[in-house]
Amino acid sequence: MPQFAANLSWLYPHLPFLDRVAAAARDGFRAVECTFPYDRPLRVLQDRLNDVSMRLVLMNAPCGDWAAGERGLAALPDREADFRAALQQGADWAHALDCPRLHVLAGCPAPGADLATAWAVYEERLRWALDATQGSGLTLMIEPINAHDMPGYLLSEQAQAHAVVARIGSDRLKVQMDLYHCQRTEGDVLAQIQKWLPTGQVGHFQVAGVPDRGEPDQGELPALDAFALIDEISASTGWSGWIGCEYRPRRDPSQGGTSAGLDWLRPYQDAAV
Ligand SMILES: O=C(O)C(=O)CO
Repeated sequence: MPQFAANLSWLYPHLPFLDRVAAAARDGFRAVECTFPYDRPLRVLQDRLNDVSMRLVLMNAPCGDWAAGERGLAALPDREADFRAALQQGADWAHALDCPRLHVLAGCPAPGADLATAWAVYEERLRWALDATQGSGLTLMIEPINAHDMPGYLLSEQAQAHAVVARIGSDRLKVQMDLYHCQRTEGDVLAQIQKWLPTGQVGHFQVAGVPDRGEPDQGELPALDAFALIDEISASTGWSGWIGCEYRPRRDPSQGGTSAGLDWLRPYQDAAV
């Protein structure tokens, strides 16, 4: 049965970030993920997770200056020291929070930048990051992101990410397959799952409806079929990762907010009990 994690950076937007852990627990989630927790007190986040026995299954390493448009540093040639510091901070937080997966964002090369250089730098930095986290048990994740939401982001196609993972050849480097980004960029998401999940290179899924990035049960993404396919392939391959709910709830608090939009999740939760 697919296992779902609530993305605390997207769900429960009307609540303060730290209060979203308990809200996810009340909705029956046993795992969460988040993007950038770094401006909250680490100890408080640890306590909030522990209070409700919640697992943190994925987080992002710092990605540079978000407000200035940065979306990761790994492929930016002139940001080596900043990349290393960001990776180290992410790894330290992941360790403290017992989080097994750290997403390392590639970044958006400057307009006109030499993309061959960006790809080479990206792979070199990922190799460095794997060495730097050797022995930590941490799996590093790379995620193709669609160009509508993140124009100029280096990595947009599943095949590109899988080629990087195959070339580097570490079982601690995996693809974060966001079905929303995949459907928006490449379409035919069921065929994409069928193609890539059996490779053993997918470490995590995320989901949202297409194209509005709302609850996954509405829109053009065949989410329920995708979950069934992930379940079927997991049964034959032993894959046992998580599907992160990284979407923008359509209902505001007066309409029940995030919780009221979780009807699609109930059958999976009931089956897991
Ligand atoms: O935008 C996304 O989909 C991400 O997961 C970035 O962290």
